[in-house]
Amino acid sequence: MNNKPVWIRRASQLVTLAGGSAAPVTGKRMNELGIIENGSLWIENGRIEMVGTDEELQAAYKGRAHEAEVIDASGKLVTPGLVDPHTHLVHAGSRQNEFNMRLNGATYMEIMNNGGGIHATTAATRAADHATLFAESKKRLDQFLLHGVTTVEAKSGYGLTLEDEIKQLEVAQQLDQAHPIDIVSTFMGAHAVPREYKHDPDAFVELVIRKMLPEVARRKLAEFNDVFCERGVFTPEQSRRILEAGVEYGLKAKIHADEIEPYEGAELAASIGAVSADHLLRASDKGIQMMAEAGVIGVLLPGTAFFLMAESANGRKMIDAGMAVAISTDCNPGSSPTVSTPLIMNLGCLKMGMTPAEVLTAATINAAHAISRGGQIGSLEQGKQGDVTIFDVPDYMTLQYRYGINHVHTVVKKGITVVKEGRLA
Ligand SMILES: N=CN[C@@H](CCC(=O)O)C(=O)O
Ligand SMILES: [Zn+2]
Repeated sequence: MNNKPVWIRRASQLVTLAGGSAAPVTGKRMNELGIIENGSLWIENGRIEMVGTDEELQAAYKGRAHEAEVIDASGKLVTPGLVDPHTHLVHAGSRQNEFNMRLNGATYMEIMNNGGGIHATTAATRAADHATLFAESKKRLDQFLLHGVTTVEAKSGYGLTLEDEIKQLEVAQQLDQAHPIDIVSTFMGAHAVPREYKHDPDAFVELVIRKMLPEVARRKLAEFNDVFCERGVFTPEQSRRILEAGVEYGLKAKIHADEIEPYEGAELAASIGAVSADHLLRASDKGIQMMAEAGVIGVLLPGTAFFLMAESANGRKMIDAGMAVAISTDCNPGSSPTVSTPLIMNLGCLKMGMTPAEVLTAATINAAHAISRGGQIGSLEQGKQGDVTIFDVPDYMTLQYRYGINHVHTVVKKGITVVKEGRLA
């Protein structure tokens, strides 16, 4: 455990994202990054103590330089640690066979309706014990860290029995304790109607509401409750019931909305005041407007559209309509088996019409708000957690321009250097 202060010096650009801690950043403000040139940052006891130019910090810490671990960021870009607000991190197995099927013309929903897709991963996850799930998910977390990500949301939803949902959430909790990355847990018992309830989906909805939600809440295993609102999965009416029941138990609402077909998911999110609605590839104009007015964050997942060979959500239109937008990998074994948040930012620019500044805002401060952590992480400001990513590029535009490359050089988590020169420390 390194208790030394960390002093990051001489960054060619230090992107603070300051000023967005109280509420998500919207509209033109998504382009305001609060950049400091020749920037410098002092972290002590896990928190950011001072941010400014190198001259300012030199004057302030002149007598204490010898105490600190000094990181020379000259020629480099310094940003808040990236935040991933939508993942299905904890699961077992892999679905490369389905990728091949989709390349040969099968659709995502056809595969799922034939017992593959989420059902295949559910079978693998049910069969796995805690240790196996922990080991497989830890590998993904290590890779997230190597891509500059310091906080990850993780959903259950591949158990679909009380026992197996709890198992996933327990593993997420164990990973949160064992790994430098912080994990924020979401219960997603309503990820699919399991095969054994195929002929009585309402009975499964009752099970989620009456047995799973109370137990998850009692054991404080999750902070959010999510549902896959999609034709052939859960209807808007079922989704509303599940999300409202979650709120009764103190679990904040999230929703997988309008991913494959328009299904009034964005409208539902706005009407119940969800924290976020995610996917939104097929969200209606009315739904977008309603979300903007209700302050629901749109978590966009351009890697999923890319991997499913579908048209991306219209991030440009959503930002212009005043919606707060965050972005995420959607890391999962079926529709987005990636851990590269930087690649997702690249796709945000290339496929959703977002600017390099907007995608950085979406992957930091707005992503933090999407998991109710806007006051603690997502920007480099005095008092915030010492989570920092250093990229080996001179500025934030180059990070998007040189796409598909992992430019991460250093990651500091709560004031401890956890990635050095692109390797786990
Ligand atoms: N769309 C629903 N759930 C996941 C995919 C899960 C899976 O295919 O295993 C998603 O967000 O893309
Ligand atoms: Zn998802």
